Amino acid sequence: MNPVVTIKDLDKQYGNHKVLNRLNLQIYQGEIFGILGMNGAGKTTLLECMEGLRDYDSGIIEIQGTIGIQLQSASLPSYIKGKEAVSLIAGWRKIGKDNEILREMGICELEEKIYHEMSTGQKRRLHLALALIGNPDLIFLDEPAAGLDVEGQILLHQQIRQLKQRGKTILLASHDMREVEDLCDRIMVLYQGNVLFCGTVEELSRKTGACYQIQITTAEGIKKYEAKDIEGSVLKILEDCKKRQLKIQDMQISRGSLEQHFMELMKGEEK
Ligand SMILES: Nc1ncnc2c1ncn2[C@@H]1O[C@H](COP(=O)(O)OP(=O)(O)OP(=O)(O)O)[C@@H](O)[C@H]1O
Repeated sequence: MNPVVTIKDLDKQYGNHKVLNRLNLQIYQGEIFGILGMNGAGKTTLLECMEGLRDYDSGIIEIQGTIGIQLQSASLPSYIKGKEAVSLIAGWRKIGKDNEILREMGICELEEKIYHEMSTGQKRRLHLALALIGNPDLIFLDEPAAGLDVEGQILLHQQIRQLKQRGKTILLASHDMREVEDLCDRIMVLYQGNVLFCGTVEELSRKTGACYQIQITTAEGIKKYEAKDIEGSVLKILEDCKKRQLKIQDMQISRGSLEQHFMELMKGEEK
């Protein structure tokens, strides 16, 4: 797999406050990569260093291909129309006009709409459309679904998945664990400027030693078990139910949520 982003020994401090500490990272083409961390962990600083918006003290950041950045809400003039925002960003990026992007994103109705009259969801979708002007290879999204209703989130997540299917690489910083768990192929957890973890959610669950949660529903009610392995534990539960002549109506096995694994990882650090 080709790395689209390679970061070596990245250091950044504000005054005496070290925010990124010899950070190393590789992000590969076509993956949705999530950056997680508590408030102040250094996520925005890292994103801005990668986007070229912030200087860093030492280290190397190599990016292959073109990038698209989702702007923050406050960054557009309040009386700009959707189509004017597209022309503005297309102009900055020196690619002429990109009249198609609002149609492709299914938001033609925003062409004539004034920015400050748009709903939060419409603004978010406009920002995603603006990030896609010029067909970039790597797309930076910072809290993309913040403030969206359920329908808006589902739509946005579908669009993010479609971008992945088109071979785009997506870098997403979010506090929404469900969003990160649903969308991301790999995640990185930042803690005080250090990479505490980098890998899949499954790998994180193994690192934190999470147990499987097995939930059985019978006519008697719901019973929950915790188990280190699936096969042996499920067999035992089935035998037990058979002995007690209980008919199983439903069985669910999970290894806990990303939120649980994240909190477990943080607990380990704060001890
Ligand atoms: N321009 C700045 N000058 C001085 N300190 C800064 C500056 N920007 C950020 N910081 C500090 O650097 C640390 C990391 O900030 P950063 O915004 O990168 O964290 P974050 O993980 O994105 O946080 P959040 O989840 O709250 O957005 C924080 O302690 C913050 O106060």
